[in-house]
Amino acid sequence: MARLEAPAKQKTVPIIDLGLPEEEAATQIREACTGSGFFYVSNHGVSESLVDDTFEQQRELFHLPIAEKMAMLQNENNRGYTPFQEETLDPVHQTHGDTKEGFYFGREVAADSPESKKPLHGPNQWPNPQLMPRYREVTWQYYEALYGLGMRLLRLLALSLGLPAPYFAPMFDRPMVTLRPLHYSGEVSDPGAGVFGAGAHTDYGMLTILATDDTPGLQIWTGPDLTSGSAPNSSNGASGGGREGSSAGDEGTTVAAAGGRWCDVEPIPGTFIINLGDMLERWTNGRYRSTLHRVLNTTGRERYSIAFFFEPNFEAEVAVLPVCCGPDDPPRYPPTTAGQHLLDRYAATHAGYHGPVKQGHEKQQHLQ
Ligand SMILES: O=C(O)CCC(=O)C(=O)O
Ligand SMILES: [Fe+2]
Repeated sequence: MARLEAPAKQKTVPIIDLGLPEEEAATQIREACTGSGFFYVSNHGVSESLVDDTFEQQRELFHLPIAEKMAMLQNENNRGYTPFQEETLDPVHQTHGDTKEGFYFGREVAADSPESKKPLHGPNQWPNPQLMPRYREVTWQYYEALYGLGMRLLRLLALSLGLPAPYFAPMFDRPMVTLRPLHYSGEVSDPGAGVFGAGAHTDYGMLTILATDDTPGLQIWTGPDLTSGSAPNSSNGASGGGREGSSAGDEGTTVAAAGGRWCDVEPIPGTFIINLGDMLERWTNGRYRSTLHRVLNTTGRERYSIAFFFEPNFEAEVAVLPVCCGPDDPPRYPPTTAGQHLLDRYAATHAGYHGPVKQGHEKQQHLQ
């Protein structure tokens, strides 16, 4: 894929060159994290051929017969297949579930290991190797490459907060990493009628590294912070049940009555899209933003993306960082753990996820 320059309209979502010296990249990251909460990274070191190969494998995976996919249905460890409409990210505005299907893969944890007793940990459900001989190898290579990128981003995030570069690393030595290939159907979204590719939501965790194909659809809310329940569901926000117009209005943005805008985040070949989740917002006492975003199908084309959710160890304590609070700005969130935070969020949005039922962990309690 050819590398492109950023179009002028991408200013709210800057492209950060990871070839820059760390301090310089960290300064830009700080601006992005206190601004729109989204940025692209270029020069990230993940080879384009690996990205292309991985997308090809995901396309084949989604084209397996439905019986093969249903045999891998999402399990209690949050690994496996989620069918079309299984997930409703914005129940207030959606009349049916997201027009997408997906798979969850996580860090491979052997079934007989003590770690597999923890919620959200266990072996992956891989497709039948006779049907997809290269799937596991290619996807795992991609997973490892993105893990490396995630660790680099953690260094930059720490620096951007005035912390030592390795600050977060010890909390990511047994991370809860989730690779989530997604496939959006060709159904055109109709926000007025409650039909979305993915309903408006914020991501739950720390950091998301997103790769998309060349079909647009992702939009971010740039305006006053809103919960998904209060975000306008149409492009102009004033029409109520009116049909969505083109989402690619002037400057790639659509105006909403609530004083904000839905802004397109266009695919830029050779980059990843990075965004921050609720856990980092919590950790930074709201200084870094977990931004509301959604996916609209405006083209009638199918779309593929791969989200990589990079979350700390299950037991990692998520308490407001001392550098992000002070006498005039006390912590706004009580401490929690990374695992508990994620369990709470999954249970709220997945019809098919009923939480952990592992022995000793029946009650979604904090674990030590
Ligand atoms: O597919 C996309 O572009 C975004 C997906 C997303 O926001 C998510 O999976 O959390
Ligand atoms: Fe998301």
